[in-house]
Amino acid sequence: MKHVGIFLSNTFNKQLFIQQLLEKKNVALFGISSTTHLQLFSAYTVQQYLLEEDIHGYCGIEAARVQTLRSMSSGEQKRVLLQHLLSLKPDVLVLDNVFDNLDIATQEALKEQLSNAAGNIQFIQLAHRKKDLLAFIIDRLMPSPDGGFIALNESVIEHTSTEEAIVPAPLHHYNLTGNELVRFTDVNVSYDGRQVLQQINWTISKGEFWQLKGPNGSGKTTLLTMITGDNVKGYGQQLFLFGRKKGTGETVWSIKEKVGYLTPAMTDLFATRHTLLQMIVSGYLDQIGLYTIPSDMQLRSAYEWLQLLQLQHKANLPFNKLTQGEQRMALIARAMVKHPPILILDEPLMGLDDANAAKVIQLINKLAAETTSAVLYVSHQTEAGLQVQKIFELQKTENGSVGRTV
Ligand SMILES: Nc1ncnc2c1ncn2[C@@H]1O[C@H](COP(=O)(O)OP(=O)(O)OP(=O)(O)O)[C@@H](O)[C@H]1O
Repeated sequence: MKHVGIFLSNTFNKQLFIQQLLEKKNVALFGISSTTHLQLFSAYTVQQYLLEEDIHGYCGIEAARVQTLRSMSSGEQKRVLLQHLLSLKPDVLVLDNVFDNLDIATQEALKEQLSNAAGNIQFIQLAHRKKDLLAFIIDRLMPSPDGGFIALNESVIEHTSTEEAIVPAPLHHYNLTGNELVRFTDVNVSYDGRQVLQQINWTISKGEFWQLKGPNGSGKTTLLTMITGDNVKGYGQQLFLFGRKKGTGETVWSIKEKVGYLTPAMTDLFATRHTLLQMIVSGYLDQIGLYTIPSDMQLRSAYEWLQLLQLQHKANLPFNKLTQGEQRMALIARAMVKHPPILILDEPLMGLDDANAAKVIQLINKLAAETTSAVLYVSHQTEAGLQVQKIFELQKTENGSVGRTV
């Protein structure tokens, strides 16, 4: 079997390459012919199956007969899809960022599963992080300047630094008494009679730098939606947000204005004609695009944020023309412009290559150290360079996940 691992930077046009693979164009290098049965495993494939389920009620994956794909956590969705694709026994399975979103235990189980299938199925693995390349794949490539592929050079990582730049000052201050921002006291959550979270006790105070960790399906997203005011399961419980018990007359808006939020899925919301500068300014106005005229002060401040990101020369480019790494940094800045009491970064490194991940880590460390915002970094992955102070870890039990501070 000629397995191939390809390390791609975020500047590479992966969509086009995948399309060519699926259409079996320019694929002789990989030993693929017009009769090859080829399947793709990617975030896009998950979306296709979800769409199928939404339209027809069933997506063809056996596990989704028991629980709908839509109600599974993102990690669970990927796991059952991969299982399903392996069961189809294709000649070639293209794996696009297979380990994004998967916890360590699941990653290990998948590696074993893939390694067991490696005698029967040829894998073409596309990865943005070198550490994700499967050990049993010996042939490792990277794109060459002439449009082909060459052997992977293991040592290249380009790097620019935001260390010297200054974080722009806040334009207004929040009037919050006390030190506590969020407090869960013995909080329980069940879905359809199945307990997901059990007696959660967790306090986030001003200026702290937390990581929220836990295996797939352990309830991280559920906890986040309780902090952002989006989950009705918070009512009637000992959940305190910004000094006020949930369900005592607060508005969702009064919670949301205090939370800066980034999830990689937000990138799609900005696939419009808005420029990078307009996109950053929209963070002041809590809009997805820019439909209100910003003040001069807001514009000046947004420009200072671009200087911090070293993207001032791209201020007037459409947001969707930026590289994935630049888009991610801009989304973090947009979530941060108001210096919210809490900045939530949900899997902020997802899909980024090594060089861009290093830049984003540096930016997050800087924001955590040099602003009064509490930063909540959400991921199962431990990132060596990230200077988190405290970790809240969810562990699954039969009666829902329990949490502890590590
Ligand atoms: N609306 C819902 N209906 C039924 N079950 C749900 C619903 N929302 C979440 N769940 C279940 O609750 C559990 C926790 O899900 P959640 O998305 O909070 O986990 P997670 O830790 O964020 O997972 P991942 O890392 O895979 O994204 C999962 O088992 C999921 O299937």
